[in-house]
Amino acid sequence: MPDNHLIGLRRLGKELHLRRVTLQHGFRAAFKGKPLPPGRLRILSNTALADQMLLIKESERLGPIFKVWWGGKFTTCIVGHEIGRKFLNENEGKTRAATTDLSDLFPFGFLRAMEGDTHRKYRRIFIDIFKGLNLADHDAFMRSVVRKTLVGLSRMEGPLSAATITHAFKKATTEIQLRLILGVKRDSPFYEPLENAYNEYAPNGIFLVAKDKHRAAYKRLRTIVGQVIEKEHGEGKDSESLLAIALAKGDPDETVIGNLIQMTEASRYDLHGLWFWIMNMLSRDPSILPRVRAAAAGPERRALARSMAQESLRMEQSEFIHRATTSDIVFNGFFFPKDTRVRICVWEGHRDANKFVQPSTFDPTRFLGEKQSMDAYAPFGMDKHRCLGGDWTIETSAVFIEELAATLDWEVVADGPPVRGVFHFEPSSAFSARLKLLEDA
Ligand code: HEM
Repeated sequence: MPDNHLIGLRRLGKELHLRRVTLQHGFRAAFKGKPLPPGRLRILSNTALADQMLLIKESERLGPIFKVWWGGKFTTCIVGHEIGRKFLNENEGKTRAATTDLSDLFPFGFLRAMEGDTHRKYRRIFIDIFKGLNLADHDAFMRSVVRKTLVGLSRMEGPLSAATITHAFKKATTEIQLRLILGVKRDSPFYEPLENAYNEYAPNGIFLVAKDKHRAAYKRLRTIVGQVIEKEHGEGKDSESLLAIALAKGDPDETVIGNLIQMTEASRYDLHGLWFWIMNMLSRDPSILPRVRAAAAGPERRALARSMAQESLRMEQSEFIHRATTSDIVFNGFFFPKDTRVRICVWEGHRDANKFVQPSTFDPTRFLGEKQSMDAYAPFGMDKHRCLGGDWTIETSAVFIEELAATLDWEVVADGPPVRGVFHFEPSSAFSARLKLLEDA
């Protein structure tokens, strides 16, 4: 059968499925006596999906709660942090985090997906472990990794592509996270095997569904981490890392070790993506990096660099919080059917002109004054699943920004509009820049 007939048939199949879902939930809503949120379920074209403003436009047309067909699922969108938080708090027992299920890799899976008492127990354990690590003690180490990376990039020939830059950033965040989470230094014999095993486990960010190949790669990772525990953490050889702290507190179970392994992957990926966004955004306003250079080294410069990391996260990278409904819910007069998706639209909330003056302008100074309330700013989540690595993200990114300012000048050769990646919008893959090492770097 010709390809376009097959595509046509598949599309028809999807349309019919969509109509069935619409009717089915429509009947249930009528039975409950509450309407479904407004909005039409339809397959969104690639052009529609490429529009970063799509859900803002829908919320302007339909109100803060509306439905869409998103990622093959009936999805209720909520735009606005206050109402999003209200939804999460009021419906805690009726939703669960919609994220990758890793429970057949290690018991209970990733903290982010846990619920109830299990989540409370492990979250407490991890809060305690995180408290034991003072990031300031690792400032010089992080700085040296970033500097090495930037100097290496500046020595490469010609304009550098987005792929080259992000590859180097990922190597840097891998080195930092392997050291700070698992206690594995660059000169350890386990470093390369671990890096390779991570690249097999999740070459392009965490997978959506665990398959046999992921289970096999996880087993390899777990074996190496077992050797690391035996050879590098024995007899107090390791200095600080989350794993060393967990070991010092007692005998960490498989869930704790599995979570540390997973956290290393998730965070090296998220951080390197954020750093590329930061570089991309700083490229748009040449007045910003000179401000970092001019600030007095120490607390003043760090405060400025932190504000740039925070503003970058307001503008990009943090996009949504996903939940799946585990019961029927009525919220703000609308019916949210069981087994559907809810998307708290974080990116859209961060573009709210009532909360941020000129919300589409990159302006780090908005983070230099009072602390932003969670009703306005929530890149790290807004409920019991709030990110444990929020400060970690801001601090490592501030080091990255300070080092960018101290090391490089660059000229953008090509750029384009942001593109929708697997997890969120990314800077254009056409981005390329000519990097120059500063004379006094
Ligand atoms: C760009 C950087 C990052 C962003 C935007 C980010 C964002 C988030 C968000 C939005 C959540 C909440 C998810 C939900 O409510 O469903 C979360 C949870 C989490 N994050 Fe991050 N994160 C980042 C980096 C990190 C880092 C560096 C670490 C660790 C070193 C980390 C560890 C965690 C953990 C353990 C959770 C689960 C907490 C729980 O469920 O109790 N994250 N993150």
